[in-house]
Amino acid sequence: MTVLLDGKKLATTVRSKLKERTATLRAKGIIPRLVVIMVGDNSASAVYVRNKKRAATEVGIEAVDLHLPGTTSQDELLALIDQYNQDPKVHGILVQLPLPQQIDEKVVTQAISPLKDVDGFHPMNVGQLFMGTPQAFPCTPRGIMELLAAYDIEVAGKNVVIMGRSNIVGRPMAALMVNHDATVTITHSKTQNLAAITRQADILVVAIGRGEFVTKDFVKPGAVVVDVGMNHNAEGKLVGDVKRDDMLDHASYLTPVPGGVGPMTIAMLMQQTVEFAERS
Ligand SMILES: Nc1nc(=O)c2c([nH]1)NC[C@@H]1CN(c3ccc(C(=O)N[C@@H](CCC(=O)O)C(=O)O)cc3)C=[N+]21
Ligand SMILES: [Mg+2]
Repeated sequence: MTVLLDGKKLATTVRSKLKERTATLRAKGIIPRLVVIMVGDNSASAVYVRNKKRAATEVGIEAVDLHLPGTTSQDELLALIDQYNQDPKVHGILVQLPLPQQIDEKVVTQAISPLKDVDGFHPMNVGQLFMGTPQAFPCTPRGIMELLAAYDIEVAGKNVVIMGRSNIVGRPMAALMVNHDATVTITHSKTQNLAAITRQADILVVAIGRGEFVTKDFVKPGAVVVDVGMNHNAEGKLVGDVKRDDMLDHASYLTPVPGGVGPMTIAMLMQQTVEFAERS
């Protein structure tokens, strides 16, 4: 029997705990405040922005949503970021990725104060994470760690294979797993004998952005499978990077899509905003 890791349910628990912390902050006159900046129109991004807004309101975080036109220049965006960097009433700043082509994501990521970097994408925070002294966590990898912990899935000493080397998921996931004493392998599009490597995994984290790519052949029986993918298949249905039906009665645990990793990402974004407000 394969157990589905219920991220939707755990996210609800996380949010209810955060509600108490924001109440304590508010009693001290501190309103946790998160600024979310979206540039241009991206239907996928709009869904995330909406979900974030709803979660923030529920937990007592004030979310300031800024929707800038797709023609916004890099300098305009940087000026806005600087304004919020300096505003003591703002505890978290998130610039929704991807950005339009006239804006350099690297420049923007570095412009956000590391102290307000709720995504954990600033090179300073990435460096601290890799050195084992994290000051901020990338939300998706952190959400995955919380989900595994909630189901008492041990990572120490385990073979963890991560498919994908993105700055948002794969690389920081590897760092977090190493910090928790896992033995980590990162695979990517140039990896040879891919399935032979992924079949070594006790825990397989898949973040490659290819719908239903991971079949039974890639997974050792009894492995834990974490699916970070969000893709639309030919029928327009939301599917992960993992072929779900192949995993049932094959994997020991599986994160569903939707309802697995996604809701945890948002819950961790809220948690980090509260943590930053508590530090202020
Ligand atoms: N600066 C930045 N930080 C991000 O964290 C970031 C980003 N840019 N750009 C886009 C990606 C993607 N992302 C998601 C978060 C939650 C869900 C989510 O809530 N998913 C739900 C609902 C899915 C649905 O209803 O369609 C689920 O999986 O159950 C999805 C995707 C954050 N991202
Ligand atoms: Mg999910």
